Amino acid sequence: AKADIGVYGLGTMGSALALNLADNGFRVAVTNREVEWIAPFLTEAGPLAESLLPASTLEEFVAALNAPRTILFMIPSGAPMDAMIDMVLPLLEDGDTIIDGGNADFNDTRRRFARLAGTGAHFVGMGVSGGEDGARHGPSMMVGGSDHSWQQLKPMAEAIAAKFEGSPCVAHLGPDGAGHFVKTVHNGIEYADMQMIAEVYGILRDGAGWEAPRIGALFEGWQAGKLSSYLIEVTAAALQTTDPDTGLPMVDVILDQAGQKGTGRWTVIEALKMGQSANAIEAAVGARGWSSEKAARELAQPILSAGTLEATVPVPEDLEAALLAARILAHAQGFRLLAAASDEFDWSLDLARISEIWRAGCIIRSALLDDFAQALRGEMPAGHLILSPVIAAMLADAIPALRRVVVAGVSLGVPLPALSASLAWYDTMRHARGTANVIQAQRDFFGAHGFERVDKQGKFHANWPDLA
Ligand SMILES: O=C(O)[C@H](O)[C@@H](O)[C@H](O)[C@H](O)COP(=O)(O)O
Repeated sequence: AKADIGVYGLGTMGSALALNLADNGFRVAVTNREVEWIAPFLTEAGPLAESLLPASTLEEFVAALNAPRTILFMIPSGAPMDAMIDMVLPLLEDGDTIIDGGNADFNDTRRRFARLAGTGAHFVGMGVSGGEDGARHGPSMMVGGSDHSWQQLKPMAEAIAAKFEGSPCVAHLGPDGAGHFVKTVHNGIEYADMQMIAEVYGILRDGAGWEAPRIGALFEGWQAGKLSSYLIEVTAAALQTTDPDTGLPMVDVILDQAGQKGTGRWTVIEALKMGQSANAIEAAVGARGWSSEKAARELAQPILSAGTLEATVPVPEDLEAALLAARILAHAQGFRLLAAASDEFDWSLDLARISEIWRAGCIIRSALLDDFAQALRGEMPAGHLILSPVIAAMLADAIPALRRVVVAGVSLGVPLPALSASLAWYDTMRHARGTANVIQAQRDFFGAHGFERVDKQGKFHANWPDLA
């Protein structure tokens, strides 16, 4: 019998998804650029190998599939995907669908979707979140493509997806790049969340002198509360892990230089293009950049005076509430971006549905996402999640703690770029009368850029004094 779906690319995510599909009763054709990867993969598959149809050429791979064909590519994003489309397109027939399941730039996905439009074949951009374990046992998936492709893909995607109270964490979110854009913003929020957790760790390590295992135990305790989430869970476990070589806490032997593959950066770039600022996410991307300057920081430490002030380290309850407030604000910025992009690209994104499919399987899965889903279906003044009654009330409870933590961090000289950025956004939104009037005055003063007045319609210039 032919295969229900093909998986091209047997790297970490591709091989895990292929096994997940086979586990759910689908026949899966598999192939890889380096064909020598196929045999070890089949061995590793054990009894599931019965549902796997190995192919050593692209032609053989395509021919092994039931029509209309569904082909999932799990390959590096960018040029390799364009090269792959060039090779596979001539082998496809009307109604066939090719899916890019990598972390692609949604601009590329929109271009590829348009390229295949009218060829009879369909292109899908699908964001897959959850890492290797998620891919193997239930990821969260964000699909962008045609209704035709979704109908073809839906039964398989829903079967392998993570489930939240029985509901599959996968949805068809819109056409062309909608799926990959939503995944990119997911990653932007992931960056902010990871950074904020690291900042709380920094306050306890550098402010209170706590050892990693003690901080890990505290975080583990937070799993019982509103911060319950995958990222708190993995951080608590990581902080309590010992390095077998040295006997030291594992995190104490890890170099403090964070890598990044681009999705966080893309989130920030797209936000700025749309005149938005997701500053909590920007701060997280920026902090990864700063972390790469290890040598400069080592030089700077003895040179730059601390200039710290008297302050007490916040109590654990305040740190928990502060992280909750900042997490809400970072997510709210992410949903703001999704709403802006939905308008910009005419995607009609269902923000509540997005929050729902992020409740399980993905890296940012947390107890809060169910609250957000309900709030996003309810009253949301100005389309702002933070103004929905439930979320505004949660913030009202937690913001004082965030203030105390930011004040303490600033006083103690502990860097809190993401926690403080989120608070700055909150305070900016709270001011009906902001300070951009002075920006407008400066712009008009030095560049005659003009301004609007609070009391009359139209564009105006002022007769600024001559400084000469
Ligand atoms: O949702 C996920 O499963 C992860 O986000 C996944 O996509 C990957 O781990 C990121 O690409 C890491 O991104 P950085 O390497 O940029 O941290």
